Amino acid sequence: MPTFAARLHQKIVEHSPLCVGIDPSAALLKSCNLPDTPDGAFEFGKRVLEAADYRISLLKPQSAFFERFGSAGLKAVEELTTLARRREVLVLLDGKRGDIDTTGAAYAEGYFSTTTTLRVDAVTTHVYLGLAALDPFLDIAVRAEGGVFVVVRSSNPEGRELQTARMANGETVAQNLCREITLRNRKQGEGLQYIGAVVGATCDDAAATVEALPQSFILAPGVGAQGATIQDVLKRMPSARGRVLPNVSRAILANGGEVSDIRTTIRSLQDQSRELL
Ligand SMILES: O=c1ccn([C@@H]2O[C@H](COP(=O)(O)O)[C@@H](O)[C@H]2O)c(=O)[nH]1
Repeated sequence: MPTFAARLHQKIVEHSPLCVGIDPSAALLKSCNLPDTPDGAFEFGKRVLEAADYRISLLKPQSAFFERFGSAGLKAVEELTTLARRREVLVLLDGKRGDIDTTGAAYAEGYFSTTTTLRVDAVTTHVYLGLAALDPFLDIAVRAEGGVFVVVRSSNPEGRELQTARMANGETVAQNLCREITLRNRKQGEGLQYIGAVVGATCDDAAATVEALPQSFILAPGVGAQGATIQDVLKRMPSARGRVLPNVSRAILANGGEVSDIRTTIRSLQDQSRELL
């Protein structure tokens, strides 16, 4: 199998860099006339995939909106993931995992082992327990040709204070993460590698952050419901052309929740996001 970076690069060129988020909250399902059940959550994801004719570079189901139903919700996200991957759509599960080394490895097996029922292409992680604690997770992901997106600068305003706090060596936490991520990516070779980063489209300090991550894909949430635009991504992350993926979740319903409405919205967002190539 080609590496995650190679697969994602090819999809971006083919379909645009737009990452489509699947966040089936009760409110969102209601606005699509779907039941607030695991089946409703699956049907919503399927509707979005069909509206896009499966022509998207990355699908990002938010695990929390499936997990809220318990085991039936997990089954629903598994079925959605299987459907998407069968149709060659790459899946990034937004689970923001992160724990001590042994537990991190167990999480990674759940997404990247050959026997798991929830095999995905990439997962989001956080590093509050330290990036080094994430290494076993990273090793399992790279061996399986999977990707990992580490939260570096989140799109929510509450994240700023913690992520820009100074460490003993004078670096901010975010700068330290960029350096450590780049060290690990460089070990894999030249060019884009498997450790990506989450940098919010809302962050006014995004330019320097993405410059310090030259070998990472950048997932940029915050477009739409959180107030940023795809033009903001272009303005705030000029050095990330060709490797930044704006994410839109709630706002894919901006024109309504029927298949034809979602199709119109996704096509328009994909057109706009091609400016980022
Ligand atoms: O910094 C972050 C990291 C992740 N997210 C997730 O992305 C989507 C955004 O949803 P919108 O409806 O497009 O606002 C959601 O699943 C978040 O958990 C983020 O927003 N910011």
